Amino acid sequence: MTSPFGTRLQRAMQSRGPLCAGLDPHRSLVEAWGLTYDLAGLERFTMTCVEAFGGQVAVVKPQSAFFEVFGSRGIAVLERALTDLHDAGTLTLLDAKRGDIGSTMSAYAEAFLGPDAVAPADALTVSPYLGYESLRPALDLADRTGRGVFVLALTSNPEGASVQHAVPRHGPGSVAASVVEGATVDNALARERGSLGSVGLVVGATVGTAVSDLGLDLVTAATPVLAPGFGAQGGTVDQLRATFGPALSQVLVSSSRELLQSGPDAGALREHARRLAGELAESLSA
Ligand SMILES: O=c1ccn([C@@H]2O[C@H](COP(=O)(O)O)[C@@H](O)[C@H]2O)c(=O)[nH]1
Repeated sequence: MTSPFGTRLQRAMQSRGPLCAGLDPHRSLVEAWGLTYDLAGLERFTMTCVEAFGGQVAVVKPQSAFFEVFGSRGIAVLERALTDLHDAGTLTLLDAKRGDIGSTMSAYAEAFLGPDAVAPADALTVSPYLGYESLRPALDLADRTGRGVFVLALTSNPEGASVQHAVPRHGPGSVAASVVEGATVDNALARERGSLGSVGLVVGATVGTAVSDLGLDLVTAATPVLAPGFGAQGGTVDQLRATFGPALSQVLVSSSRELLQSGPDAGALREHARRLAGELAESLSA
């Protein structure tokens, strides 16, 4: 039986550093790599990333949108990347931000987190903005299959605050605080065992003082924290340190565009990822 996702992630972060390499085949990047923006270019870009990052970094996060652009043949490229990365011993986090009413969420859960998932990632990003409990089918299935989810809490984009910082009339805290509370309850068992849970949270590297302003206790939540927004969106190491404080050891830093600019040479990409993972490990340690 495979270990829970949270345990596998914690091990991977300890041995390879807290870097999540984003696999985002933007048109501008594909063309900057000297490739044509078509299915062949997508495939070449993706397989170069697999070669560069497979077995090297803790996690690779393909952004589903860039594969969906090319329809079913783009999805086939994504599926191959997920399988090859798994075979190379790297965890995968599919960034598809799924969220729907519970009955539909069950189908999303089967598709991405089930034993026969067509896009078999180790973890999936999910959106709780139909209510945290609407995610229950995904939370339960991930638990059964040893997979994980990352729930959007405080996203890295400036528009997120208008929803996530809001304090509902009936609630004691902000919308984001209720998401953290849900993850805290779901990770209780892992916390008792002293490991990270398999229900992660997404908190952007760009959110400034929001974690403390909103009273979010990420340490008690025992959640892995995915921090996108580093690099291209302006997030820095100093900001990560200030934002996450006592929860720094739980933070997995995501970089897509900034890292991918080192292509198209797989060796140069791998070296950039190796260097960045080392710098992050050093500067995020207490
Ligand atoms: O709050 C969020 C959640 C997800 N993302 C995704 O992460 C990458 C960021 O890419 P960069 O090039 O490093 O800016 C991208 O796939 C986003 O969809 C996010 O940015 N913020």
